[in-house]
Amino acid sequence: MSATDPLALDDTIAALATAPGRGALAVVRVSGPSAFALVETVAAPWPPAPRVATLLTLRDPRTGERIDRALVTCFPAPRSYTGEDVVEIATHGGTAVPAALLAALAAAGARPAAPGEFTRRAVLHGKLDLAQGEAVGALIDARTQAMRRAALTQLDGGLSRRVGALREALLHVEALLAYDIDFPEEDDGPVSRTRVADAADEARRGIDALLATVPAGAIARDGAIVVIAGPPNAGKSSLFNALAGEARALVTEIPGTTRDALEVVVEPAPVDGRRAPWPLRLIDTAGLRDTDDRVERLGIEVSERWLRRAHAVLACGETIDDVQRTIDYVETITDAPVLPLLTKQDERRAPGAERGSSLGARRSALDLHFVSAETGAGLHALLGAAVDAVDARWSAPDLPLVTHARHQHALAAAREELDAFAHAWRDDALPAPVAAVHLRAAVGALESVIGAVDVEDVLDRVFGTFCVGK
Ligand SMILES: Nc1nc2c(c(=O)[nH]1)N(C=O)[C@@H](CNc1ccc(C(=O)N[C@@H](CCC(=O)O)C(=O)O)cc1)CN2
Ligand SMILES: Nc1nc2c(ncn2[C@@H]2O[C@H](COP(=O)(O)OP(=O)(O)OP(=O)(O)O)[C@@H](O)[C@H]2O)c(=O)[nH]1
Ligand SMILES: [Mg+2]
Repeated sequence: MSATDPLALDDTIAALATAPGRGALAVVRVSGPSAFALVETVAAPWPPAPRVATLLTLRDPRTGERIDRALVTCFPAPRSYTGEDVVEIATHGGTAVPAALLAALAAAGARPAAPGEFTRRAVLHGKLDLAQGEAVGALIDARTQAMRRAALTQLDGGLSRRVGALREALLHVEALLAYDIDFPEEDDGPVSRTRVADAADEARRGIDALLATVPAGAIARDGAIVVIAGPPNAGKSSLFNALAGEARALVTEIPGTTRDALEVVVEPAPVDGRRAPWPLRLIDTAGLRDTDDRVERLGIEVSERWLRRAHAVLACGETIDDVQRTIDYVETITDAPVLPLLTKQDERRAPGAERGSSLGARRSALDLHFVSAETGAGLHALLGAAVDAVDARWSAPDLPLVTHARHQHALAAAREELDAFAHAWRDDALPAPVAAVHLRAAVGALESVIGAVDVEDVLDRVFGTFCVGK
């Protein structure tokens, strides 16, 4: 790394590790080759025992003025978060104390750390792989308990192990292929064409399984998108307001009131003491109907866009036929679970047919919910059913969730390369060395997830497994 590199590893970096502002404590972290020498100019008596929090006096070395009394912990390399010498200084909180300390450290030669630079160093020193490094950020950003769990699994190496195993499998296929390229005439030798194809196929299924967790990952990260759909005037906005517990959306008796989509985040109340690990993102949308009104038409297009992203749909209507029409329409747009519900099921409504026994078989076939925005009837059960429907459709219990777009794109790229490989290999469409290029690209895509870039691995395998004696 050159001396002009803004993130040079031979610099010693310092930064506030806790959120800025008023608080009981502030932790300043220092990492790098001169961490101990630098802090020694500020903290006394020096040195404290390694890995023992020790109460020291901090002074500005330029003036000798006392800054604070603080708990200082030294972590000699390599047993530290970054793998370098690290010092953590826990001062009194607020703004003035840590600012004075950081100024003193800067005067002593510490460079202010760039965002994420401590974790970046942890990756560069092999303490974490790339996906684990990203998990640290995701854990800090987690707003839902499901996201906390997903990030922690990723930090523990859950995703990395899966991707690493898939990479290993592909390296094995590469080795088989290398043998085939070297000895193409041995068609029925140790490497049959189907063996290579099957091994590649299995890896492809593994990648598909990970990609299938993307919706669950999105739900963990942002909550489940639950779209309220139905004809104009069905009571969608009233339902939205009732579920939100506040009058967020305009409600009128005029059909076509809602145009833009509105969103509110709802934490469903626990069912049987069980709390949903993610919130619901309720989306109120324009009523669905054929219309010549340009603005209303735009609103319906917005509805359709949300339906495409939906994790579940509340299909509303005042009559069974309306509900059925809504379901039929929604199902042309999304395969997300659809919860049918009859709205306005309260006393103030003129007694209609829909609650009567004439509903018959169709009602039970639909598994209808009966709700009233006016009285709140059925709302609690509806939210519980929405949580269950999302969970049943999207949960991926035994796999680490793919929550980063970067990982999704890399996995999708690997998937495409494997498709291209399978095509070239199975159909004999292209010579083996060309097929091998796709395989290499698939390996590269997987490596970009975890940051593994060791060509030695392939070489070891090619020559280790086959021992071709060249
Ligand atoms: N005070 C403090 N709390 C913290 C952190 C920190 O850096 N400092 N962490 C920062 O994110 C998290 C904990 N993660 C950490 C991970 C590794 C090491 C570490 O020192 N690893 C060494 C030694 C391991 C050992 O002795 O068992 C190593 O890996 O060699 C420290 C914290 C959350 N809490
Ligand atoms: N009695 C009763 N009336 C309701 C209920 N929900 C909605 N309404 C009435 O039905 C009319 C339409 O309600 P909205 O919530 O605006 O209907 P919407 O589906 O959002 O309509 P658009 O935005 O036009 O698509 C209003 O006059 C509401 O007061 C309910 O639960 N009970
Ligand atoms: Mg509305």
